[in-house]
Amino acid sequence: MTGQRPCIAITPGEPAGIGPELITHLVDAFPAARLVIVADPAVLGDLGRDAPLFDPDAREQTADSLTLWPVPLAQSVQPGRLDPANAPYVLETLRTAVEGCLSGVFDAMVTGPVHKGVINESGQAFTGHTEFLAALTDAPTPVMMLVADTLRVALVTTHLPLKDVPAAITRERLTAVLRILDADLRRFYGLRPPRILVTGLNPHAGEGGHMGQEEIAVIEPTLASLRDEGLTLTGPMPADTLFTPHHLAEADAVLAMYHDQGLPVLKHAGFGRAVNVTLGLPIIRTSVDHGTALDLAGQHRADAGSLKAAVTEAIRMTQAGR
Ligand SMILES: NC(=O)c1ccc[n+]([C@@H]2O[C@H](COP(=O)([O-])OP(=O)(O)OC[C@H]3O[C@@H](n4cnc5c(N)ncnc54)[C@H](O)[C@@H]3O)[C@@H](O)[C@H]2O)c1
Ligand SMILES: N[C@H](C(=O)O)[C@H](O)COP(=O)(O)O
Repeated sequence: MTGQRPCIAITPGEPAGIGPELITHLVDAFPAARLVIVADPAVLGDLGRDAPLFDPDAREQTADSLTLWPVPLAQSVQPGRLDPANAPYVLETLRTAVEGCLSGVFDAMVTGPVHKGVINESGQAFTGHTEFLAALTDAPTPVMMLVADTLRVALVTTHLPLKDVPAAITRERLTAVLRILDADLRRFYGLRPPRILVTGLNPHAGEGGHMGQEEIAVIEPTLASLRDEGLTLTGPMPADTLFTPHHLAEADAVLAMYHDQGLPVLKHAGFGRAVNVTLGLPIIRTSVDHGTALDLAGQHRADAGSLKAAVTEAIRMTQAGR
């Protein structure tokens, strides 16, 4: 921790989405932290005019709980209307926050929702924050984990087409992901040892090889060798019955093989208060559980529950991870 109160960078994300208006809900909400909004003040309404600028050199002295780090937009914004010209701005806010985390100016970063499609339309290949932040920080294996109350769901693969998932589930990848998950659950959640339930890939975890071979060829031998290292793993289990209360009661986290195997369950259970945490990075990063909600942008009706939960979790992680 760089100071008495943790200093948290917040990126509002896509300027035409709900991210900027959600930032207003953070005013006076976290007096025990210093929040630095990395954005063009123009997207923040009154807050953009009123909040003081962040001064990295005077950060220990400032009493302000919320300050701004200005990054200029390319084009003015109309809520709900995507403009690829502003995609470089969105990426620059992320770079600024990452650089600040790496240099020690910030203790953690919290990201608002970006629109992956419009960033790609701008000419920049982009699959998600998870992969982008990993590239910026030279992290070989970022691990996406969403948390809602006591349910924690991590993923072996993140943003890739479903047809590419089986080939991506290799012994090497599964080993790396499970080691990171085990280590970070110890470090940030105090779980010693964390009890992890691992799904199969195929229906009924392959039904003994009659419905797919990945469990027998990849998942079972990987779990066996990691158990020999001391990890507490159960699986591969059929994903449909793994997520039942009596199995979850015996677990600290679930590792699912792909995005839409694990996240629909998590979001059904906790949408609006869940937090997306990236493990395996040299920095602390949390995020909201929702997207840009262009249908709501500019109406000030969007729920800030997940953003507040993401800030709370980032602050907690700065203290747990010391
Ligand atoms: N953390 C992130 O950056 C992140 C997370 C998820 C999705 N996305 C991106 O967001 C874009 C839109 O995705 P989508 O339409 O699938 O999901 P979405 O979460 O934007 O919207 C899904 C539904 O939930 C509602 N909703 C979302 N957030 C809400 C809130 N805070 N309060 C009230 N209602 C809310 C929306 O109005 C919509 O009806 C995509 O480009 C996607 O990749 C980004
Ligand atoms: N997979 C996330 C979700 O469904 O909530 C979302 O796309 C954000 O991912 P990044 O944090 O990688 O942008």
